[in-house]
Amino acid sequence: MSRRFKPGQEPESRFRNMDHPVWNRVERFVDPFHDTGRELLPQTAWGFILYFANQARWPFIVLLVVGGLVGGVDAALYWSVGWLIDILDNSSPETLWRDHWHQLVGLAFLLLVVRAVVMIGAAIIEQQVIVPRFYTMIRWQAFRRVIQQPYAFYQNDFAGRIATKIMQAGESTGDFIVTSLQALWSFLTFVILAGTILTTLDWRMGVVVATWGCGYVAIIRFLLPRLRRAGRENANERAVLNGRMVDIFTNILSVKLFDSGQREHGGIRQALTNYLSAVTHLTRMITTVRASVALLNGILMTAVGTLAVLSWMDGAISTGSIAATMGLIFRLNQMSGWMMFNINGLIRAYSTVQDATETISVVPAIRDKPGAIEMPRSSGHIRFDKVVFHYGKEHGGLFDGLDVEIRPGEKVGLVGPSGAGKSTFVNLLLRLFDVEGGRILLDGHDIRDVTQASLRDQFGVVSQEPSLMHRSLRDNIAYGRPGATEEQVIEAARQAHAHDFIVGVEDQKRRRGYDAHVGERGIKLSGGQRQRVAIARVMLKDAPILILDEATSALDSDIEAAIQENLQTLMAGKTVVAIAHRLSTIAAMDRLIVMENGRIVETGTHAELIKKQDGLYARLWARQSGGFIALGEAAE
Ligand SMILES: Nc1ncnc2c1ncn2[C@@H]1O[C@H](COP(=O)(O)OP(=O)(O)OP(=O)(O)O)[C@@H](O)[C@H]1O
Repeated sequence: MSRRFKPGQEPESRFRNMDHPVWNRVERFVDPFHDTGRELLPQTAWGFILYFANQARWPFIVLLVVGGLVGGVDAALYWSVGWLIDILDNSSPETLWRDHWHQLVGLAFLLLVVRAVVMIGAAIIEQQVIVPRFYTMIRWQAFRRVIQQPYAFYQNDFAGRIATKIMQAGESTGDFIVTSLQALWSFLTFVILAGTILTTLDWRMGVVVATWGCGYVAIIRFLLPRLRRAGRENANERAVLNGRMVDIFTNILSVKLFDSGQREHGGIRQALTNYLSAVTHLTRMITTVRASVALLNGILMTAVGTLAVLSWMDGAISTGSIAATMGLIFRLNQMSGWMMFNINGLIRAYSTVQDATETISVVPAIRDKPGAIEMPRSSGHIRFDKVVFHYGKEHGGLFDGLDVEIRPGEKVGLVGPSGAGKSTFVNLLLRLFDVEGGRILLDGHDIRDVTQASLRDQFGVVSQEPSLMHRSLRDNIAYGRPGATEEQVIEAARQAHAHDFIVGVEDQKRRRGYDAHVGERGIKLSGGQRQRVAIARVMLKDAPILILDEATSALDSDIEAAIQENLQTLMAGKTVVAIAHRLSTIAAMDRLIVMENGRIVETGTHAELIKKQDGLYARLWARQSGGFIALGEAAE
């Protein structure tokens, strides 16, 4: 797991001080930020549920005991109604208290104390321990696994969908365990006790209850797999619908510019229709189950009622026993209906956990090797050794045995038409994807032999469209160096020519300057401002290798010229890989590598390449400089 997190450090709540001597005592049983450190979470729903239940063993054992007691107390209360009727029948007001005071006190104790303790115990475990802390523990552990997934994982899924899965995993795992231990278990205890009481009154009633039990189990066993499938379909369609909406709202500008409003309606309508079918399928199954239980319970109540009256007519049972029998049976009827609701909830929770594990418990395609070393600060010596990479495709390869060497401190420009493989080159170097053949060496280390975190510590990257986080400008810049001082942040912003505009920024909540928040992905800043903040962040990081992917493309010429000066300072002594379509920005590099369709077609300095009149670079240069820079002037 991440080397920077120290387990057991519970951050302070921003919400309010939650310290309270009594609540704290019961709530401390589960540490919400506990983590086992296991690399991969279980991939089946059962495995996942048991894995987490085991981490909060004690509260669940208490809940198991409490759940059993709830069923026991319930059965005892209904049984005591019959008992009370019988002793009232056989006593006079004068002798009642004298002969039965201890039993009456016992009944009052059951009602007043035992029942209350059991109910309060169940509420505390569920509401104080499971809901807040157990849910949080699962979400925390799930988040830590998901964030380790490589870049490609996020390219293949919706961000909103991934976040939803993490939230649901906590809630559904907790709900599944609580419902099993509380509702299902207390129901089973009640059924067993009620069956035993009725059997002792008349064995035939025991047979009826046992037959009813078989019918109930058969309904569940027959319909359970179907309900489970329907529940899963439902969760999937719901996630797709949610993901589609998040995708639309995330790309709202494209939607506004390209769609008059109707096209997205079509997609959402389709997703809603699919979701509706899934919900309808599920609700039909639920209605079938409820109808079956209603019929079965009708038979149970009629049969047991008839047997009880017949036994009474034979003088085998008392009036009180009839009252207890009917009470228990009516309660059983009521509970079994309520149980269907809970079983439905259990199935839904199970399906949701299963669905969530398919996102959360995926084996990361890129992992640190066991024993991967921490890369020390690099000298910046990069080597691509016969690198093969096709984005997993069998045909239409990109790199097929690419050999490149970049010496420490060398400043290299990557040039080539769109789709040549420049960004892919950089992505492989950063190990956002793993090579499919050959190897990439950094200071002689295969980059797969060092930890990903220590590898990426070596790079400062400014990309074409830097995305900022919806945090303060200070936090965004300091992201380059955790723990940076205010002075260091401001100095970096000055060097990136960002300070002057930052002091004038104010957000909707009236936070100003470095405290102002920048909106999701930095949307409230202009492209050039965003790029300057990203450059400040990299200046602060001060990594030994710089990757500049169209780093100054969004800047106007004045700002660009000013920043170029500071970039020179930043680049001093560092290895630099710069990608630019505007060739003028990289013409001064030590060496240019010209790529086309994943192959290196030319390499040399600007002056050398420009001389090859029929070369790709010379042609690209001529085309660009034709517009605004005279060929001769630039070639100097
Ligand atoms: N995630 C991906 N999955 C599959 N193919 C990809 C992926 N990213 C890029 N490609 C393909 O790889 C090839 C090289 O793309 P790359 O982005 O490296 O080119 P580039 O030279 O950086 O282009 P540009 O100058 O337009 O940014 C292209 O054909 C592209 O379609």
